[in-house]
Amino acid sequence: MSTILDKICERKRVEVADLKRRLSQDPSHPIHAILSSTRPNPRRFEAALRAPGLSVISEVKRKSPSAGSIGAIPDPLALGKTYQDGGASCISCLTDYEAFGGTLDDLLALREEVTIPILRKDFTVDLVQIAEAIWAGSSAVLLIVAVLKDETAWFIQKCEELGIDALVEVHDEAELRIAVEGKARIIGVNSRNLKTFHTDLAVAERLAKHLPDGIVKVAESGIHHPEDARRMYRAGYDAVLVGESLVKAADPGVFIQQMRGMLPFQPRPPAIKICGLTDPHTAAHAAKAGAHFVGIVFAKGSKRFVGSVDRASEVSKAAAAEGAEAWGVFTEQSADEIIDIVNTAQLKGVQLHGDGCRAAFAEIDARLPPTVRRVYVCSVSEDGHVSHELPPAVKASLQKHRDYVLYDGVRPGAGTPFEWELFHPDRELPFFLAGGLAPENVAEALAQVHPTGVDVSSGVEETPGCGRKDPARMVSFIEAVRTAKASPTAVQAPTVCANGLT
Ligand SMILES: O=C(O)c1ccccc1N[C@@H]1O[C@H](COP(=O)(O)O)[C@@H](O)[C@H]1O
Repeated sequence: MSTILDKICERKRVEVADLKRRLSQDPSHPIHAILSSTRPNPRRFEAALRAPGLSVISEVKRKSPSAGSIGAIPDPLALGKTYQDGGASCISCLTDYEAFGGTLDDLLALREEVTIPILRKDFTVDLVQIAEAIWAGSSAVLLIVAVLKDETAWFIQKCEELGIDALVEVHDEAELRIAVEGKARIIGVNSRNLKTFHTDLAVAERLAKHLPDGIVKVAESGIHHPEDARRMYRAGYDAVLVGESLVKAADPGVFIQQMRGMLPFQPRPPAIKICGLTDPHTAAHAAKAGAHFVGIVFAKGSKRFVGSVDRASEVSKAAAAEGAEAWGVFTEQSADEIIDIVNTAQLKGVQLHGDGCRAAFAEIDARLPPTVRRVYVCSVSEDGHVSHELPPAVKASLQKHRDYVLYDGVRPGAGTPFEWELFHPDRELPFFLAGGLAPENVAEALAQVHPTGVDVSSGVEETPGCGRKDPARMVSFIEAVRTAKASPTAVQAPTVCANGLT
């Protein structure tokens, strides 16, 4: 039975025959000269992907067989410029009309003003398409091993001779071998199976281990959230190729920078914070188990007081090494002290408890680096009544893609829950629920409150309030959150899809 890929390739061969017929009637067309000469490859596409950090190939795509309609894109150049200004390394331009709604005119329009390298994304089945891509101004073409099979090496060689980069796409180990043996310099692992359209980032993770050093590694498909892009970076990829999510993003620039790790983003809900970590080993354990955030307490009277800024730096470093962010939990420190601690200990967030810190919010906010999360604590009495509400000026300053409100009991760190049923949080901002959470009750809390994140301290200690975290309870808590039933009314964490948020 023929697959969608087979059908697309059959159609491509018809389109190619038509192109060749048109070219035969136009002997002075520059494509003839391109085909009959060789030129050095400037390797602009490859160089852009080799830049330090994660590169982003941003795609201009109107529709796809798997996603259906994605976006009208009336002005592909405007979108291309938005990508470029937002920090994209390269642009991928679909030129297949039937299945993806793209045309060569899109590429020609992009070439007018976009200066970053452009990939012509199409189903290459013939050399003439590569020559056409060069003529249209692209720096790279896509070669899909599932399409070209044993001819892949020949096409790679031809790209070398014609002077254009080739992104050689694979989906499994056998295709990867063909690409490597064919001397591909840039390999894209497509996490989407082009025959079934099933997408799984685990494919890219698995194949990353077999990608030889020196080859540029690109992860393609299935990047819906900055978290996915960071996952690919951790797996060893130099670049991600992102289409649908970027076309749909209200602010593609924010999304690109979040994927590149230049702007903070919020994890998929429910986010997990474990608070009161005082040693690097336990912080690393919490992060490895899946905590997104760890809290370092700077309240001198607390059993979880970290003791010194040096110690806080060690905890923060250990958490970061395992992919978690460390926040400072402050009660009465001045803005000067907080800024100093944040910079020294490389903290990624400040959690402002206590009247002194909350009153200084405006000054702290003005002086903190823009990448540091502001977490404003609202207190809730045992009957679920919000006793310290979010001041309107604070609400106006908090940024949805970066900051949180945190609802906690009136005695922070006491391990006492409040009445969740009677509690009415402000749902316009992403918020954490804290206060007496534990592995045993967190699923219930999630079901009743639907927070963006949960925060625990006493509930994962050897005995509540002792100040020493129990590694097994931390793991149980994270498991309980992950396996809690998703509720249709749950507050969605702002993702990056509408002004960087939804
Ligand atoms: O944990 C503390 O000692 C502490 C001290 C000062 C401010 C905040 C503190 N902890 C916060 O308490 C909640 C959760 O605590 P629990 O699970 O109810 O024990 C959390 O927000 C911590 O940040």
